[in-house]
Order: sequence, then C-alpha cells, then structure tokens
Amino acid sequence: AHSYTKYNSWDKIQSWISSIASSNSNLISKQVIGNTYEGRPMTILKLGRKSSSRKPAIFMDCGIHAREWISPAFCQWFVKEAMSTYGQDSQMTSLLNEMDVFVLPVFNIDGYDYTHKSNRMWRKTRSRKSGSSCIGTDPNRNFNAGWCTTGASSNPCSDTFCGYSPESEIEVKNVADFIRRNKSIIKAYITVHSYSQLLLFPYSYTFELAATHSELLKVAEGASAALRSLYGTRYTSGPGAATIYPAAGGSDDWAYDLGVKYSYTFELRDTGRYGFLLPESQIKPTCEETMLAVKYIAAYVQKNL
Ligand SMILES: Nc1ncc(C[C@H](C[SeH])C(=O)O)cc1Cl
Ligand SMILES: [Zn+2]
Ligand SMILES: [Zn+2]
Ligand SMILES: [Zn+2]
Repeated sequence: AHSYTKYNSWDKIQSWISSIASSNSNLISKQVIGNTYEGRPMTILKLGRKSSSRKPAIFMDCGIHAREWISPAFCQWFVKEAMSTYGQDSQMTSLLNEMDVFVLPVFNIDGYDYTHKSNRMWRKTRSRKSGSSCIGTDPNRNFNAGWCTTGASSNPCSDTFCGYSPESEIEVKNVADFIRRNKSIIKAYITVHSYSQLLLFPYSYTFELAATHSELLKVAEGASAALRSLYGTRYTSGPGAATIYPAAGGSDDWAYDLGVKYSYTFELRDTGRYGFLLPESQIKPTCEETMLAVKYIAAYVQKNL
C-alpha cells in the first residue's frame, strides 16, 4: 500500500494521485498534461480553494531525475500536508484560499519506474532515437535556456545529454507548454532534486547575476533559515553556476527567463553519506524541514502578489 514514509513505486503513486484527487473536490483536482515517452500519464495535482476565477499560482515539480527518490517523496508529502492542515494551519489556509499550487509529483515517470525495476542509479528519460544505442536525455539540460552551451553533453551516452534539440523530450515539452499556457498566473516555480542540501536560483547557464539576484538570495536565505530551525540541517543558498556548477538547459533558468519571478531548485538531503540512496527513515525529517522552506517561499510570494 502507499506510504508517505516509503519510496513508492509509480503504480502506487498513480493510484495515490487518483484517490487524493477525489478526496476533497473543493480543494484538490487532477489534470493530465500529456504522456511520457513510454505512455505514462503526467498528472498535475491542483491544490487550492475552488474558485470560478483563475488565481495566482505556484508550480512545483519533483522527480526530474529518476534516481533522486526523496524528491517525489517530498511532493507527495507536500500534498498530504496541504490537504491535512488546510483549515488548521493559518498560513496554509490563507495560501490555498488566495493561490493555487500546481504539483507534478513525478516529472520523469519512465525513468523513475526504471530505477525501481532495473537500474537504481538511472538519471535521464528513457527515450530512444535511431542511430544511437544509448538511451535517454537529461531533462534538466533539455529546457530552452542557454541550451547545451555549458555543463551538458551532446553525446547521447552521457548522463547530461542535452537532447537533439531544446524540448526534444516529450516530458519537457509537456511541462514547458503547461507553464507557458499559464505564465500569466504562475508567480513561482520550484523544482525538487537531490542531493547536496542546496537552495539554488538562476542562473546556472551563466555566471552573470540575475536581474533580481538580491531578492532571490534574500528569499533563499530566509527559506534556508526556516529549514534549519527544525533539525539544524544546513543548506547553502546561491546562484546555480557558482554554488553547484555551470550548466545550461535547466528548468529553473528557463522559467525565470520566461518571467516567473521566483524560481528555485532544491537539492535535498544529504551531503553524500547516502547520497541518492537516502534511507526511508530520513523521509519524514527531510520532508518536514523542507515544508518549512517551501512555505517560507510561498508566504513571501503571496505577500508580494
Ligand atoms: N539550471 C539548473 N539548476 C540546477 C541544476 C542542478 C541539478 C542538480 Se541534480 C542538475 O544537475 O540538474 C542544474 C541546472 Cl542546469
Ligand atoms: Zn519499488
Ligand atoms: Zn537532479
Ligand atoms: Zn542533484
């Protein structure tokens, strides 16, 4: 059965999505934004008090990289917390009354399923192209943001293969299309990865500072402090290029350049002891502390609507 403190298989997550989406029609609904390469439905959960008019929104995705299992675990945790604390927690209640939160629990479903069934360390999508024996593209190098100029490879066998063209991956195109369609209401983009305990923001494709660098940094530092207040977990905040590595084609840079003012990449626990193989015993503490950071960002966005 599905558990918030286990790394659920895609089958369990898919049935969880259906059941939670039908649990409270005034607060949550689901929509399929397209299928993956292997035909699995990319399903977004829309959280927020039902309204006849469109509300400003936050978009959060998990599981861009298949092996980063703590990431989809967090998106499931976030949805559970939102649903269970609405009406009790004043901030969550206010947030979901005034805004919508779109959650994509697993971005790279084909890759996620492959890590459960075949290769636990797989990172990319599972797309195939004639002419190469190698499979998959790194979705976080496939967005149209300085595409393939740095920190990415044009070798299909590389784990950071940028793809044959920007948005060549159907999963990337499905998400980019959704965000483009809704760009007038999407005020913040959050994408969840692991590991290293970092809170990154644009840019990764250049060392140039973003136009709103100081604000992005201020919010990141506030979010990291909120996270640290629970168990003392230390995060480093900063622009991607200087804080982790220069790399192009990432979703956060693309969303920021589209006009999404607040755009962040989380790199969750740990710092290398377990790495991608974070034990299930750390799912709860990791998700609880990360909730504080995401709620901090959401509160800031809401205050600055
Ligand atoms: N724009 C970006 N933002 C964050 C990162 C770091 C993640 C860490 Se898993 C990656 O390498 O894809 C990479 C890029 Cl290209
Ligand atoms: Zn499994
Ligand atoms: Zn990642
Ligand atoms: Zn990572």
